[in-house]
Amino acid sequence: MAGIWIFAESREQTLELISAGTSLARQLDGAAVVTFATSRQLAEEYISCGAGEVLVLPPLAGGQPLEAYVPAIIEAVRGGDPDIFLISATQRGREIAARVAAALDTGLCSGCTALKLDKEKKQLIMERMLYGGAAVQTVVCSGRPQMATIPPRTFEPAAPQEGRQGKVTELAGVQPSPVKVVGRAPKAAEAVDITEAKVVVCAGRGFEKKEDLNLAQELAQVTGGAVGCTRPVAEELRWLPEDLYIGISGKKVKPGLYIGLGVAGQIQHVTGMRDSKVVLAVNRDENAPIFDAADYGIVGDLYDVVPKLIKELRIALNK
Ligand SMILES: Cc1cc2nc3c(=O)[nH]c(=O)nc-3n(C[C@H](O)[C@H](O)[C@H](O)COP(=O)(O)OP(=O)(O)OC[C@H]3O[C@@H](n4cnc5c(N)ncnc54)[C@H](O)[C@@H]3O)c2cc1C
Repeated sequence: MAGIWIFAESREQTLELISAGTSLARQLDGAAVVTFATSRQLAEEYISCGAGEVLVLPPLAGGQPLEAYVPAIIEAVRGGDPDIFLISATQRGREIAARVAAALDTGLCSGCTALKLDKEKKQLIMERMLYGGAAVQTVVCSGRPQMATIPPRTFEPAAPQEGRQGKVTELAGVQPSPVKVVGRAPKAAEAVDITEAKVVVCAGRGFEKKEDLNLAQELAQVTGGAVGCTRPVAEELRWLPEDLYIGISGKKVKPGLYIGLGVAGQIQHVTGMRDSKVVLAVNRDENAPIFDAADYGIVGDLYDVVPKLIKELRIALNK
């Protein structure tokens, strides 16, 4: 079977990896893209979006964790002998990838943000960031399959195409895992999910006190966005929940518009927002590194600039 294989926790992440996989497959003279799915309905969707074959995993019995699929995945991979196996770098995806790579005695490059190909050698050239995003490491894998975990939202999701056909194969039952999930409770919803927001207003340490964050909230409300922050605002000052900080060790955001207010723009922060479509920064220091990452910059005191920005936006947006 060979080709490029994909496993991800969710539909959205699977579609992102299908997008990466089909791009690699084109360079490998149309190699097969094989995806795992957890239902026949998803299988049909993955085929319409570019998968050539979908392996449908059986439903897990109640209380079984996702990791219970590991033996079935290993068996399928041994049988199919893929050249490349991409797994979404979610918490459980990373764990599954590590277990599969260990069982297959192959290499795994975790947290890849770019994939290239040496066509002749069928060698995957993987890139990932190091030292808080200050350096890029290039990794190749001498074993097969060449395995990588890819952070969510690294690639755009694949879109459906008319008239695509593919093969659906149902995999046999899954052996029960010795690990049982005894309960699931949603994390207390302290904050909105900034990774989904179209506009992110990011508060940095340029704010003098917690109450002043109302300015960021107001700007977010006018622009229909959500408030995020830098790490010190969440971890040191504790003005906002840790769910809201952006950067290498926080959330990675990719909004249409990112507005940084009093944000220095250190590499550890920029790593989490550099893929935003448009970046606007307000900082009173004209040499602040955030301006290197910005499309638009306003050098000024945020306490002067932001109220004016809100006023003008209210007029322009009729709000
Ligand atoms: C291993 C490691 C991981 C890290 N991970 C992250 C991470 O994931 N995310 C993250 O954010 N950071 C992270 N950091 C911290 C990071 O290096 C920076 O220290 C942090 O991003 C700085 O936050 P800041 O820009 O809010 O604050 P500061 O560095 O204090 O910058 C404040 C900025 O506001 C400007 N300013 C001050 N007053 C005003 C005003 N009135 N009007 C306009 N501008 C004003 C200043 O000129 C300055 O540029 C990490 C650090 C390490 C070592």
